[in-house]
Amino acid sequence: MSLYSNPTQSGSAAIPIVAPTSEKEIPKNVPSKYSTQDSKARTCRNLIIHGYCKYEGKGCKFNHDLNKSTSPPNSPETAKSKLSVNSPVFKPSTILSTISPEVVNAPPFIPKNQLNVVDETPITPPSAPGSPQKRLFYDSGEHEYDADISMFDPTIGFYPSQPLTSPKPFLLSSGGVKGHGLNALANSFASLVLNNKATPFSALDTLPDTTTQHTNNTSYFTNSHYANPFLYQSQQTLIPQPLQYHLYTSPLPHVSNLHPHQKTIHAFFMSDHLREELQQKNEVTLSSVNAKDFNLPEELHVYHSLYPLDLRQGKSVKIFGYPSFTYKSICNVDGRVYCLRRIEGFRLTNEIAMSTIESWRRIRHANIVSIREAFTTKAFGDHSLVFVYDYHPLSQTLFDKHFSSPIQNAVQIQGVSANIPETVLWSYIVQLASAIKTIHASNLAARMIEPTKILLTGKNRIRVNCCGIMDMLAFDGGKNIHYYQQEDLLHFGHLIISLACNSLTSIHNLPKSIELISRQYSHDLKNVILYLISKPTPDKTIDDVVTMIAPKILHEINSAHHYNDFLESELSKELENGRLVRLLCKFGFINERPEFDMDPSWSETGDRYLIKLFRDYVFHQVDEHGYPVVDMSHVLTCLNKLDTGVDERIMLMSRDEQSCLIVSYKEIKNCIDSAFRDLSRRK
Ligand SMILES: Nc1ncnc2c1ncn2[C@@H]1O[C@H](COP(=O)(O)OP(=O)(O)OP(=O)(O)O)[C@@H](O)[C@H]1O
Repeated sequence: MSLYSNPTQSGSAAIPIVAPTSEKEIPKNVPSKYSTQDSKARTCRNLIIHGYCKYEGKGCKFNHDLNKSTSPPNSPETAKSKLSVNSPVFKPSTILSTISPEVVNAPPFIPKNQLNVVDETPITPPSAPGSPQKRLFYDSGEHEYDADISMFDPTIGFYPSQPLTSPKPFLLSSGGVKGHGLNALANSFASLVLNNKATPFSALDTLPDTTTQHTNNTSYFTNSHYANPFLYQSQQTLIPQPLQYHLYTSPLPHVSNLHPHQKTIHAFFMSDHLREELQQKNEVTLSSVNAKDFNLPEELHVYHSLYPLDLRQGKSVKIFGYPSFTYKSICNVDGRVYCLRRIEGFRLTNEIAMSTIESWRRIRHANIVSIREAFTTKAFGDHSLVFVYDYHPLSQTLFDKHFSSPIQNAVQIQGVSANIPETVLWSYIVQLASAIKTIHASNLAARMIEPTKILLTGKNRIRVNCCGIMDMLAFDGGKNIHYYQQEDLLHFGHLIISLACNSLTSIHNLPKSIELISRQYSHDLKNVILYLISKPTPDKTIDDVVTMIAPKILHEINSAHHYNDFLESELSKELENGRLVRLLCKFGFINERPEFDMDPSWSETGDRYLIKLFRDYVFHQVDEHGYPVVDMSHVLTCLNKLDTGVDERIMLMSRDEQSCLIVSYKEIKNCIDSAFRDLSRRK
């Protein structure tokens, strides 16, 4: 006895198989193919899915008038017409009746936890014929989906609000299978037998979850009307709402083995990661608050739009001896954004102290936050001293980065080692040594080498912050500069120990900390630290440190150059885009200006007609089937050639295809330039 049979009376492209209750009850004259009348009675699925059918009036046999729909898609009548297979040997159980042959071979697609949910679902009797899930598989092969809806775009993802689409491969009787529905069905069952030789059909009673699973799976690919509520529930809990930045980032296309001459679209633009970072920095730079809400002055000297950067409660006076506050603000002289640091309650008694800022202003170093000016103010209702520094958006202090994260706390509590990699430590050492060397060479002292006053402004990129403040707050006319310089070296050493041991308290037990460092890091690193924390002597200088770390400096220079190369190449990509945007703007200005419609000198003949045809050539090409050609590389190639005005000739064709022109890019470029000049001259 064969497990399936070819119903000879059926010439159908796709034969639905639905639970015959018994051999005797097999309907005898059920047409396996919908008659034209049936088709007319059935509402077109394109209408249901998309709200319109592009084949309406062009041969689609289904009903397009919703009001006229005599039997709704799920009505028993409609369902009845689907019960069409004549299979005398097929005795499926009630559960089997809901299983499509494709179900058994369906690829596992569903997340585990969703399967769990499904597993726990009690076996339900088969849903009414024509229920959504069934219709999904048993749909007539006559009914073709639009090509565009059968594509699954992985970049879109599925969110409850989005209509889900239905790809052809999951439909037994989709266009590709049309005419082979029966064979496909038969093959499916054949493979079912092969794969489950020892499994009698009754054993399929134990497969309800497969059935449900599959219906759920395929729900991913069905339209939203037929979506399984289970899926949606778990979708809602599983898939987080997209981040705002998903608008700017896109995954790489699923393409491997590109030919050498092929490029992905990403190759033309700045990397997503860099773009997102810059985007975030811009966003932070432009953020603002209502000054009144934060009890801030509307204007402060030449600065306005104050925005508090330090929202931490409880101001520490440990560093400066006074509470300090940090604000982002905009300067109304140059329109730039600056960082203001206010020292609260400080009354400047010695005017000469202000002159120390001059020496600091002259220092320009990549690892020092530059100071612009300092002034006193009563705008906050007290005597405050304000220092103005360059603003570095999205910066973090070394304290925030390495000593305040929950991971770091957990590490401290559990005593687990989560060391900063040695390369990062060397990078910090080299940058700090470079900053301190410049400061000491200017006969100044940083007096600020501590984790909360070193900013991390990029990946491993640090800058000494708050320079010059202590020189004003504890003004001594530079008498103790050598002492402070020695202190800088000592604090430098302490900072590296804290970072290496992952603990700020490690400097209180130096022998143990050094032992730990010697176990975890190289000998060279330990030697530098030992030198930095050695007893101050007149011979102990930053120059010695620089000599000691010379090989690491070379490495740092190399890394910096590499990164510079990377940034430069990213920049060059956007440079091209800027050039092309200018060209596109010119196009936009010139083409189809309504106000010149009646103006013969601006008519769409001659030069301007050429431009219009070129626009069609670049953007509006269609393939042999009349489908739009959306080829970005064609656009970029054309625009680049146009911009450089190459001699290459192209053939432009009128829209009615009655005339064509052969012109060079150079000629088109001249036309565009002259048209744009004309436009600019017109008043
Ligand atoms: N020049 C700057 N540009 C951009 N952001 C800055 C600048 N200086 C400081 N910040 C930011 O302002 C915030 C507060 O800085 P601050 O120096 O007050 O740190 P803190 O850890 O709060 O120290 P304290 O306890 O002394 O107040 C930090 O998150 C820091 O990233």
